[in-house]
Amino acid sequence: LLINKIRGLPPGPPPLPLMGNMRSFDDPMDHTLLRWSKKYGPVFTVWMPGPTVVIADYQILQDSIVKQGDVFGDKSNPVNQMKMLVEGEYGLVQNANHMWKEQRRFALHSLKEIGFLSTSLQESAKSYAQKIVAEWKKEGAEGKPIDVTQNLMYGVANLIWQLAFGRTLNFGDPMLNEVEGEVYKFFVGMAHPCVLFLDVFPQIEFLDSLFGYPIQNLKTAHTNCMNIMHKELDITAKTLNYDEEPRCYADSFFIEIKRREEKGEDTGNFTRHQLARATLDMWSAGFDTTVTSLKFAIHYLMSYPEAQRKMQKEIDEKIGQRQITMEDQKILPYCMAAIVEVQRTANIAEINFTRLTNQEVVIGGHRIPENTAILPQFPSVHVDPEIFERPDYFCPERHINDAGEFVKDPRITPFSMGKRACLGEGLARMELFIFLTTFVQHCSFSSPTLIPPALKTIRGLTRSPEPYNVKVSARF
Ligand code: HEM
Repeated sequence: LLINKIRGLPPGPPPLPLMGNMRSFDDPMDHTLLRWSKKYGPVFTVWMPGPTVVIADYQILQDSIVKQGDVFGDKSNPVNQMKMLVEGEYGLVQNANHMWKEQRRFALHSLKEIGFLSTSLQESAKSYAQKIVAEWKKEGAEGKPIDVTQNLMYGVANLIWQLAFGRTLNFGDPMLNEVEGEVYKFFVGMAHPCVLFLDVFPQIEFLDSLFGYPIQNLKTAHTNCMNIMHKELDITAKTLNYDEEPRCYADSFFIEIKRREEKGEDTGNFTRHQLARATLDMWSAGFDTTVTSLKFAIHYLMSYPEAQRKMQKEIDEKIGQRQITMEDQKILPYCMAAIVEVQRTANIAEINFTRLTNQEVVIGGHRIPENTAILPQFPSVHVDPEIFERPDYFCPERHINDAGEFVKDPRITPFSMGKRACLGEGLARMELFIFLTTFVQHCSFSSPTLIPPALKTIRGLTRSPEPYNVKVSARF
């Protein structure tokens, strides 16, 4: 196509003026992008509405995003939009390119120090798993079908709170619902057409009232979220002892600010505002993703009873009724396989975040200019029938070898790859393992109807299952 050729970009579907290819996504985005990759090649250009080079091939992703990681560390952010809606490019997910390295290095170091797998977080995960199971046993007594969402949300929310602020809340603390509500409003608001075009046509802001104030509403939701974060940071700061080990991310950050001040160093990006945004990002990136993955998992358990029985058999034989710990991953290969298969089949991120090249680079034989938006589209690899036979079919056995061992498939990368891969992977893996194994250890999940309901999905911040009910029966 001429326009791509002139820009020195790989071919791709023909874009429309202004809209680019945005109206051409006619099935889930991971599937559309896979279809285009088969037609135009594994490296192709999509206009969304600006040109973006998509990589939808496992090997090329490895050769570029992983092996040449430094070229792909920057994010391609909607700068105008962020300035207007969220006071600029702060936080951990879409931080400004000049600050990501420092902030990411600090976050990685600090999360390691707090210990994603620290006994305290793991102990909390175990006790929340027990608490959730106890709630379900009550709610679902006498075979009453229940919606599992609310209790999953409390468990996941509490763990993020502990990681960010070092505080445990009451299981159903109303503040958790408040944060969830505000963040949800924010993400729903982001899909408003006015907001989508804000980056290209900032003047749209002046027409806000004509469209029912979508921009103002977003700003309010963001301010409300930030106010909650600041209130929590005040509480953390009051009980922080600078001479002790940090209890949480906020502690580490406050300690770093003090260290810089004492040494007379520039505090630079280590500001209270940046900290509040980073804690908000832990929620935005870590809450919905984990809850949604767990909701998919329980839908699969209900729909594939044989897989559920195999998980239970493995747990009954190797663990019995004692509490499951992360150490047990080694002796539960079928459960490990089931969790990987949940993440592959659910594919909650239909489309990944875009990066920005910081120099000219060759990707899959195409010479790509500096400052080009790049989409490391690993989700399309997960649904490629040339790699995974009948990709929509949930089949943990794909990941088990003849000796009954779990075999990790490097082509499954739900936490992405390279320098901007998920920062919360350790916590997320811990939650998925402890929660799911504890759930099937204690309960059996079955369909309220003879034929399990079809898995229909809705698109929000992530792809998630439509609300569904499930029968939960206690195993002991
Ligand atoms: C099952 C759960 C989760 C999944 C599937 C998931 C997946 C992802 C993906 C695909 C990305 C984008 C990577 C890219 O841009 O290429 C990401 C980024 C991120 N995730 Fe997660 N995530 C999960 C849970 C969490 C949790 C629990 C936290 C933290 C508490 C978290 C924090 C982050 C952060 C801060 C980023 C931005 C990293 C950066 O841009 O440098 N995530 N995650």
